[in-house]
Amino acid sequence: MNKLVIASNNAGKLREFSHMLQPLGIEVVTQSQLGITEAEEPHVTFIENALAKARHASRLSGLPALADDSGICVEALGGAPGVYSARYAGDNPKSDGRNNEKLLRDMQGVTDRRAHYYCVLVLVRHADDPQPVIAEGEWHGEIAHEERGEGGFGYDPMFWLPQLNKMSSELTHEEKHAISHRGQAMKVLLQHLKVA
Ligand SMILES: O=c1nc[nH]c2c1ncn2[C@H]1C[C@H](O)[C@@H](COP(=O)(O)OP(=O)(O)OP(=O)(O)O)O1
Ligand SMILES: [Mg+2]
Repeated sequence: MNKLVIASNNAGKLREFSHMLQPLGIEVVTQSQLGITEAEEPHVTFIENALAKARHASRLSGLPALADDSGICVEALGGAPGVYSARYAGDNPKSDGRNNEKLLRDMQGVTDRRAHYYCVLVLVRHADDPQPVIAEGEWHGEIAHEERGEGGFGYDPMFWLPQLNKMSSELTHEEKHAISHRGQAMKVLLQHLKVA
């Protein structure tokens, strides 16, 4: 497998994937470069949505496809926004800024700030691959009281890492990949594929 399509339209994820995959000599194209539209994400679990995205991109491209379904799960909110992280403040249009504002509002006066990012990666070699490669990662931190930092994407300006005394938006790409939910999942995926 030397070429694959990334089944995502999220610019932040695409940047992280190109950083992670380019050094391995795997040629990647994005689904939008191939004119493939976004798949529906109707499911209540990350894994089902990731499989749907990977199958969709693989079916329409004829290439192996890698999908990522991820989100932030806040303990005090019973795991919300979770699977619905991308559309927490509505999906017309999806907006990281409005999602972050809503999360800050919903966390007003809440003292238990614990949260974790979750990521599942699914790689299908073809659309009906009966043995998709699946890898997960989790990254624990806290929801900050205000936004800060310019790096990363999504909820990173409010994901506080007490051990590092930093927001995830204040990490370099390399620092984030070494510990993030996506970085951990990618490490496991590559072990399965025996390319790293
Ligand atoms: O490292 C991260 N740093 C910050 N935020 C993150 C991260 N990882 C996931 N997230 C947030 C972004 C989005 O609100 C949701 C993913 O939603 P998710 O449906 O998987 O992605 P998406 O709709 O943005 O793009 P796509 O489905 O085309 O891959 O979790
Ligand atoms: Mg999505």
